[in-house]
Amino acid sequence: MRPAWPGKQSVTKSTGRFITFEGGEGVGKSTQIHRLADVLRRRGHDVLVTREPGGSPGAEAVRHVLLSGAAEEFGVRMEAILFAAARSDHVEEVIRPAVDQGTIVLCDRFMDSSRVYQGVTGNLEPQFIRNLERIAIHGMVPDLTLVLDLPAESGLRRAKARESKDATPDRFEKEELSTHEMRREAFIELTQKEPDRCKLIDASRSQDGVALAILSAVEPLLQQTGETSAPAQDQKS
Ligand SMILES: Nc1ncnc2c1ncn2[C@@H]1O[C@H](COP(=O)(O)OP(=O)(O)OP(=O)(O)O)[C@@H](O)[C@H]1O
Ligand SMILES: Cc1cn([C@H]2C[C@H](O)[C@@H](COP(=O)(O)O)O2)c(=O)[nH]c1=O
Repeated sequence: MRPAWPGKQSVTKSTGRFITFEGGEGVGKSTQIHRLADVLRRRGHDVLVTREPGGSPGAEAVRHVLLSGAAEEFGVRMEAILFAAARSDHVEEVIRPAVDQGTIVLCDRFMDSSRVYQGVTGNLEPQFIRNLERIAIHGMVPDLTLVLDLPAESGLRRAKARESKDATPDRFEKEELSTHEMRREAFIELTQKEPDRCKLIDASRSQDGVALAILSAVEPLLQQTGETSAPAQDQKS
């Protein structure tokens, strides 16, 4: 875990790692998280796969409220606060304890989704988003954030093909293509602003190609603890 404000608070020493996956709808986050988890487990790591909103019993309850659209009528600020409440519970109940025990935590979406969905396309003031983020993550900044990048139209097509015929798009999926494109741009901008933490991954390639790019981005983080790199056969899962 990185310190949220270097120099302003003490750094907790831990052998665990916290890696988040971000990006628009259907870019392949969930597919790639499970592939990376398999590779890391084969190398002997303890790995926990989790997601947001959700990941703890309390946060999963809030997930339903958010994705069903039940909170939409109360406005974007209300939704942002609910995402933050769910995040706080998830961090304190699941993520921090696991990282402290030496686990590699892989999380499908985290604080950057709030910056983009509620901040940029929800038009909430940056200071409001920053304040919520500070309270929710309480210093639990990801060591690495992999931003999977794909034209919004392709991602939505993939997501649609994945779902059953009768499934209806959730609260956020149902929005305009232009909104999804704006989110894509916002994620790209975010990686440019925080290049040490965030790596942009071209998600238009085959699943194997994306998995290899992700592994290359993750390896330096593992090597920081002196761990060995993968044998060649590990790179396909
Ligand atoms: N590189 C790829 N090329 C083509 N199809 C892919 C690729 N990666 C994933 N898919 C397929 O696209 C669909 C969406 O992938 P996935 O569920 O992993 O995306 P996601 O980013 O987690 O989606 P969401 O944001 O909706 O949760 C799945 O059917 C998956 O099999
Ligand atoms: C964490 C988080 C998520 N969202 C949105 C983004 C997606 O549309 C959904 C989650 O669905 P998924 O299929 O599990 O990716 O929630 C958001 O708007 N703000 C957030 O902080």
